[in-house]
Amino acid sequence: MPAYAHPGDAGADLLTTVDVTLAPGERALVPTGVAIALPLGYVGLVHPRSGLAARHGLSIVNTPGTVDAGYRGEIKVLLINLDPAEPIVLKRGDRVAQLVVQRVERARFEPVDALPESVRGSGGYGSTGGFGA
Ligand SMILES: O=c1ccn([C@H]2C[C@H](O)[C@@H](COP(=O)(O)OP(=O)(O)OP(=O)(O)O)O2)c(=O)[nH]1
Ligand SMILES: [Mg+2]
Repeated sequence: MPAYAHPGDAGADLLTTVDVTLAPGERALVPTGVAIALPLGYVGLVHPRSGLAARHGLSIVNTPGTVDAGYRGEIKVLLINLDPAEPIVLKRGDRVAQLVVQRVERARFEPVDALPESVRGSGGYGSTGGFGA
């Protein structure tokens, strides 16, 4: 079962049901053995775990993965080894990701001729500055 490690945790840890070894740069779609039925208006987001990321370079290709409320299949995690040199060895039962359940709005999209003005406008992609030059 997915489990919260502590009270107050946002993410419930997901376990791999298989042994898998990831070579540097390699990715694998890993089963978790979990299927859920979220109420409408909620989403499950599959996030990496920071400890595995920091220590081993383990991440998720499509982070955060989106689990739709209507999805009844098994939740899988698209793991990737971002370490340039070391393989990552995962065993069945290892906690490889975490599931964050959030409320989500459903938008209604409408074509318009113009958008309301804002302070930001169309600035993005570093328009407020960054570091260095
Ligand atoms: O990390 C993930 C991401 C997705 N899914 C499952 C649940 C989700 O509801 C479904 C579809 O995901 P998504 O919409 O991201 O994939 P897609 O490539 O758009 O596939 P589809 O055409 O089935 O929507 O796959 C997972 O199990 N793990
Ligand atoms: Mg989709």
